[in-house]
Amino acid sequence: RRVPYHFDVEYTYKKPDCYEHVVIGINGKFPGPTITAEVNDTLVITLTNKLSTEGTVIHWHGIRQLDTPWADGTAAISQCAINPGETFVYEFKVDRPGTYFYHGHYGMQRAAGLYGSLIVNLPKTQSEPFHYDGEFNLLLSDLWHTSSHEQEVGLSSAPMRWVGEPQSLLINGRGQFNCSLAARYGNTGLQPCNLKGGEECAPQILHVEPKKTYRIRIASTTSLASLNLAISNHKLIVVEADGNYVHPFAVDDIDIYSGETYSVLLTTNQDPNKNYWLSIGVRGRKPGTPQGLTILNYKKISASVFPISPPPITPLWDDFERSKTFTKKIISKMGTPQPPKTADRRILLLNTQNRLGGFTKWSINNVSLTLPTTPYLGSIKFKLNNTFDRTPPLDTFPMDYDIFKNPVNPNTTVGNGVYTFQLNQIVDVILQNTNQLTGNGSEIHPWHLHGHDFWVLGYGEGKFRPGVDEKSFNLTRAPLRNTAVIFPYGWTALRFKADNPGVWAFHCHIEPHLHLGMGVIFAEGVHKIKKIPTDALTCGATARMFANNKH
Ligand SMILES: O=C1O[C@H]([C@@H](O)CO)C(O)=C1O
Repeated sequence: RRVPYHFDVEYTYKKPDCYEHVVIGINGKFPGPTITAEVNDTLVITLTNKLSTEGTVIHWHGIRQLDTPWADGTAAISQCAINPGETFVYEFKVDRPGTYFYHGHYGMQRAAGLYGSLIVNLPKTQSEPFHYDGEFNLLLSDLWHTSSHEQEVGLSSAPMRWVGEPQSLLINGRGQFNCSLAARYGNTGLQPCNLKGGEECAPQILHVEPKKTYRIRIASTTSLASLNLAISNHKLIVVEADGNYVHPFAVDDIDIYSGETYSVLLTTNQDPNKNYWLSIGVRGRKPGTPQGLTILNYKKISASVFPISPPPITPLWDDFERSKTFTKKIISKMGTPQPPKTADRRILLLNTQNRLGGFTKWSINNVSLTLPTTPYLGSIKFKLNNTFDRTPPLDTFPMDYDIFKNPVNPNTTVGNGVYTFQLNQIVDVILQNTNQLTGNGSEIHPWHLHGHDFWVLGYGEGKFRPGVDEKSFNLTRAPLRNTAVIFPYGWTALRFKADNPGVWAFHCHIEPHLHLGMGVIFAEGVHKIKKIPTDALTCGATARMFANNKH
């Protein structure tokens, strides 16, 4: 099947948290429309940029883009930003079932609200390896009252003006600022919301029947916030992560980092004469944002009946041991392909916050990524000169780097070199966290890889010890994912096969961190790519090449 969608991307006024803001909508909607497809469908998304003064692109997060690397939707990497007024057609196959989403990947357009859900179902003739009677889809995000442009200028200023914590958390684009659905239980410090239900910011209620099982799909496209989601009185059974089945396990709440998706099963086995809270709260950073809330409503009673107790308490933001316990529970479903026993190449990537003149940056092995003006895909494919640094970035960092201290040399450099892999090479990446630039502390970073899933081999404390820590790698039940977190002062080890010709971003999914340079570029087998639509490359040196060749 070919499944067509038309996306008009345009700034629009919305009231996502009851206050009016300008957000990026699609076809007038915020969040954008949910894309639903079946495995092996070809999605044909015709995008028209109706932002009057800026380019745009959309990344299909979690879709590997096999044979269509030009459709990955990363500005300056896989394509040129689509100019105002122009139309670009994304055409790609969705080859695996799962919970995905899409979002802007140019400037800070994700923070501006350019996102939506993407769900790939099994064909009707096949069934999932777990039973459910109905499903819900929750897209989680965070909202600031400053515009993404103001945030961008702040981050790029000397001294940097940090974006701070979001004003609201949104569930399917809905939140409440300055009032709380749970005000009556005390201690929120906020007024009751008094919503009737028809408002743009009224929560989307989950209406359920008793004694049934529901699949709840959850994706986080937050710009910054790490979240914890809980539903009062109900267990959640985790069955899917980032489009891959996992070994099912039951929990009271889940942590979800930006760029991750999950499916959980919920059985409606509680008193059907009551309503229950669904809450999301901030973890990993000192919260300055109230919980996002909605209601799980057993249809027998009205959804406006208040739950008998207050919403679940979000676990302490800095209880990282609790976060690790949850994350380490995620192992692959029995029978999932497992990683090769050894890798052909290993890259150690040191994550540091640094300075460059009066500016603040994030760097990987002391290089802060600044994207070139010609998309890498075109530069490499057509062997163009002087379009980006041809010296590859370093595969490691000085082994005497003390990750528990402020950087001895806080100064960084900018660069846009590429890690190039042999096609089908097995690559290990060790992500190494460090102490921040000033003061004590080490932040969480969720790293997202384009074009591939990776196996998560393990998480460790302190500095990775080559020759020692490999012994702890999980090579038998390693989960496949496209996003993995690094915990404070720790390392995370990933393995993947470089089997997808293209140029792929690998970066922290915290949008301001990416903007400050926290990413690297991977490439493999670009010479094997057959056809790249000219429309993807009509900027920079590829545009000049086309003009000179009188294409
Ligand atoms: O990149 C960041 O900068 C700030 C802080 O470190 C400096 O203001 C913060 O919390 C980040 O995550």
